[in-house]
Formats: sequence, C-alpha cells, structure tokens
Amino acid sequence: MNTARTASGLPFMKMHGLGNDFVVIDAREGDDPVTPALARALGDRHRGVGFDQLAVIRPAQGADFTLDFWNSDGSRAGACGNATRCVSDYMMRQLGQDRVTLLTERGELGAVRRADGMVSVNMGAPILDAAQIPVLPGNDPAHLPLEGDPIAVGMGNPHCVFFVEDANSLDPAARGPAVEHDPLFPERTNVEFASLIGPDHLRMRVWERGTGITLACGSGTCATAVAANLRGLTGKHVLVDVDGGQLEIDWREDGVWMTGPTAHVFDATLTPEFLASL
Ligand SMILES: N[C@H](CCC[C@H](N)C(=O)O)C(=O)O
Repeated sequence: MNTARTASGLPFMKMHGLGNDFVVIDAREGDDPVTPALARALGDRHRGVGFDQLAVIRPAQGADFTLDFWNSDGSRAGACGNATRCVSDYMMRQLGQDRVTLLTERGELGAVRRADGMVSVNMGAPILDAAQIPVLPGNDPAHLPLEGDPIAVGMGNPHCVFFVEDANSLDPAARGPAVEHDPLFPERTNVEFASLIGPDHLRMRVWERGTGITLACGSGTCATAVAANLRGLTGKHVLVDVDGGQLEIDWREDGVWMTGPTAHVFDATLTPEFLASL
C-alpha cells in the first residue's frame, strides 16, 4: 500500500450504469493501492462503500488508460462492460475527446460517445471456440450438459446463458449459485436468464460471479445477445431489458458493441482510519 496515500486517505469516485454500481479508483499516479482485502472491505455496503465492481484506472502504453476490475468478494473480473462505459465517459471528459482506447485483461477495447450522449463500448468478438474458453475444457462449445441447455459465451469473462419462458418470474438467486460453481466452470461463471419479449427484444436477469444479483451486467447482455442470435431467436442488433433499464447491443464485424447511459454520482475519500483497518 502506498503510505503517502494511506496518510491522506484514498480518493475514489462512485458511478453506475443502469444501477450496476462501481467504485472507481484513479491510480494513474502513484502505486496501485488495491488488494483483495481492500476490494472486500470497500465492497461491504454496511461497513465500506458498496459496489458491484471496483474499477481501477492505471496508466497504459499505446492506449489512453488501463482498466482492472474486481468483484465485491475480492476476486478479479476480466471484463466489465458497464464500468468500462462509465470510466470511458469520465476519461473522454477529462481528455477532451469523444472516443478513448483502453487496455483490459481481454486486450484493447474502444469506447465512443454517441450524439445522444450515450456511451458505446466495443467489447470485442465473443469467444465461442472451446479451445479458447478455458472454462469449458473438452465440452461442446455451444451446448453444455447442464439442465436447461444453456450456451456458454466468453466476453473476456465467462457467461452461461439460459433461455427461459419468463425471466421475470424466476429468482436468479435460486438457480444462479449452483451454475456459478458448477465444475464445468473451473473459474466459476456469470449466469444469465433471458426471454424473448418481442422482435429483437430480450428480457435478461443476471447472477454475477463474485457479486450476486445486479441490476445490469453489460458483458452479460452482450453474451445474451450473442447466444440469442446463435439460437436463431434474434438478429444481431437487439435491445436487452435488465432490472435497471435497457441496453442496446450491436454484434458487428469488429466486435459486440454495447450502448447505454452512465452516471457519475459523487467523489469522496477513504479515510486513513479505514485504510489502516485493513
Ligand atoms: N457488471 C459487469 C460484469 C461483471 C462480471 C463479473 N461479475 C465477473 O466476475 O466476470 C458488466 O457490466 O459487464
């Protein structure tokens, strides 16, 4: 831990995309202060700040910034679409640009601000090839031997998408945890439950790996749109209704684009006492 920061506290930002909420730490100057213990303590909604994901901005070579993601249980996530949109919005404002590039565990991603103010991110091509999905060794890449015939889609993080009769009437907390921890997924998985509610219009609810139910999951909506297209349910441009609102997905030649609103709620500073208690 950077002792200078510990003495004066640690600044952070609170942001959300459709209620998928984030603590964001800008660590472009100084040491990266985040450890699993800090992520868990900050993620505690009673004794810390509370978030679905913690995002850490770091310097990058060859891109505008690097972005790392943590879940509230202290585990790392390889991708987080909504945090990518929120932080890209902040960075576009700060750099005076209407587009940015960023490095994530997945590789280089790009984000742009649309004329209507919404932020779009290209989450990259979906990973469907079993050879490239470390979580699915030796399994049919499209159809897992799980009840409900889900589709596994990698978006830089693992997703397991179930199509159900009525996503509104099921409790993701009842079915999600068993799938998250199924031995088919050695790195665990995010779990989506989706229904077709109109032409190219999906309803999706999510159980997120390392966090639980969230109001929106950007990478999950990308995975769900890809899965729906592969099942012949939709085209490649779909609207996905999540608990917190609506995201627009566009599966193009260059990757899966995800668009929606962003919100920067407040800035604050973690106290030296909080940091010292970890
Ligand atoms: N909310 C995020 C996804 C977090 C995924 C995380 N729970 C993981 O372990 O992969 C999103 O907007 O894409």
